[in-house]
Amino acid sequence: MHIVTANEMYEMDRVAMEKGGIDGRILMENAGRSITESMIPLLAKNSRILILVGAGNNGGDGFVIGRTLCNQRFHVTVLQLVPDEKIRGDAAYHKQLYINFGGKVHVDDQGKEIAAFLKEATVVIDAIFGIGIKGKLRPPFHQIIEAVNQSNTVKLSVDIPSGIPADEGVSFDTGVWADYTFVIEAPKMSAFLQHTAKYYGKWEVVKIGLPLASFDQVTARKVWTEEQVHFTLPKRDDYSHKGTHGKGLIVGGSREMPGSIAMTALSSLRSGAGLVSVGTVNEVIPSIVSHCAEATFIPLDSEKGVITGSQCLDYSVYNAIAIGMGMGRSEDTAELTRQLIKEANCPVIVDADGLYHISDDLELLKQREFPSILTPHPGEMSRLTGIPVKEIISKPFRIAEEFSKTYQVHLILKGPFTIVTDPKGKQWVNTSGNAGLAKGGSGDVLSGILLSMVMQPQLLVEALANGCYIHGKAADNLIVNKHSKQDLLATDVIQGLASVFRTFS
Ligand SMILES: NC(=O)C1=CN([C@@H]2O[C@H](COP(=O)(O)OP(=O)(O)OC[C@H]3O[C@@H](n4cnc5c(N)ncnc54)[C@H](O)[C@@H]3O)[C@@H](O)[C@H]2O)[C@@H](O)CC1
Ligand SMILES: Nc1ncnc2c1ncn2[C@@H]1O[C@H](COP(=O)(O)OP(=O)(O)O)[C@@H](O)[C@H]1O
Ligand SMILES: [K+]
Repeated sequence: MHIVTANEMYEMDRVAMEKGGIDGRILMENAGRSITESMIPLLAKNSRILILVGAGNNGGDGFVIGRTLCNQRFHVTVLQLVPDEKIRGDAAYHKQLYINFGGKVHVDDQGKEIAAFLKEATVVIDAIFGIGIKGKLRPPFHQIIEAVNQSNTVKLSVDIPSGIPADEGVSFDTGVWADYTFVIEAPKMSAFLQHTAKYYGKWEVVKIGLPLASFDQVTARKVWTEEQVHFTLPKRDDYSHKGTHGKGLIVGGSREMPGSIAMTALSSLRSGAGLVSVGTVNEVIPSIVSHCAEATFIPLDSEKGVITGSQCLDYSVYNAIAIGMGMGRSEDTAELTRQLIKEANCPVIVDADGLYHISDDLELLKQREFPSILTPHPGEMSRLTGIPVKEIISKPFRIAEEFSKTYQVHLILKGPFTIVTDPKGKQWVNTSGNAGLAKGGSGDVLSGILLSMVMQPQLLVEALANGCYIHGKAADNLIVNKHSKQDLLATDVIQGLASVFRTFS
């Protein structure tokens, strides 16, 4: 499933119309009819449906929905929120069809009657603005949207909740808090931004007949779906041996933070790694063994419970390495991180304190011949880039793309919608996971899963996207009947991996 910006969506419409020869009025008909079909299960025969129509093509979709619902004997009122002369082109054509079929249009371009109409309605179909909204809301739209939000109605938005921009990095006044959004052809970026996604309510994609093959030319951004996990996650070969599934090294841990590296080791083993070695300070090894008897250990030189400077480690025997979890932020651990990044001739995952250390030495990443995988949350991304957290949250796609291309890394920008970006800037968004993961330790578990995934026979980006999916899905399964978002712990997520792997094996 592709994710589009407004311009990419307009480009798709252009391709469909100019190259495909399909008329815009047909696309609007398809949009309105498909949306109506998807909406009908949410409507009752006695629903009092108010369709709010704005000036653009989103309003045009509203007229098609109005005609289609009237034709099926639903009780529909259309309230046009702009003067007649503003309804033009394809929207005007469909307004006329709606009228020809016996529909009535009420005009309220001052927002004076909206309250009275809302009072009579049980369902609002929001066709005020689509992806064409620009700048601050002109009066009286702020007040109209607020009135809709305060009304005691079910709110169904067409394509996008009105007022919400399609793109990242765009500020907005207010938007319709939709219960459901019927997204036309492809979800817009704002459905995956934490400050705008909540306006969508539940959403689904409706198809209107755009040429699907053209999406790949228009956008390099996709949702990583469960179907793709089914398709790409390697099945375990009946004749495999431990070497087949990779030998991973995990470097990190300290006297004060022995737990994180234990979780990384255990989650890696629970995700299918053949062998896992842990390079850490001697004194924390017994505590890790108590959680994870299957791991082997490389005691590293340490001082006051922290790993000291460069170590004689033979990186060549590993298929992948993860560094940084619970390692601490001393100059010594910084030196070890730099050394490992320079010398390791296999994929390296850098997390937590490892990210802290390399933020001043990012140029090192460009020199690596083997993949570098960085797994920052927005705070860590802010340190890596010098960009404030607020800006990272507001436009994560662009910032992740620029960073990955500049430093030639695979970036996993974590959050409610984790974005995996490859060095060419292609992106995949993971939508599994829930706020039960918003706890210390969740990232350590993810690193372990990723370490294991990277060593299995699948493309690197697939391994990373699958790892993010599995991590989130384990948490989702766990809150269905065993845990809640409140009590879920990172160690529970490791236990929950079984439920996910069993589904896919
Ligand atoms: N071929 C197409 O282009 C299709 C488009 N479709 C629909 O068309 C929508 C996009 O249509 P448009 O490009 O006309 O955009 P909109 O429907 O979002 O309308 C934009 C109009 O809203 C008004 N407006 C914009 N910003 C405003 C502000 N800040 N305050 C007050 N008024 C403002 C302006 O009059 C502007 O022309 C999509 O979201 C989708 O619903 C569908 O009909 C399918 C086919
Ligand atoms: N609200 C949320 N919804 C879904 N996933 C979340 C949410 N909050 C956190 N996560 C996931 O949990 C993990 C947290 O990682 P991180 O912040 O590095 O944790 P820590 O460093 O404490 O182990 C990431 O994979 C992130 O995507
Ligand atoms: K809308």
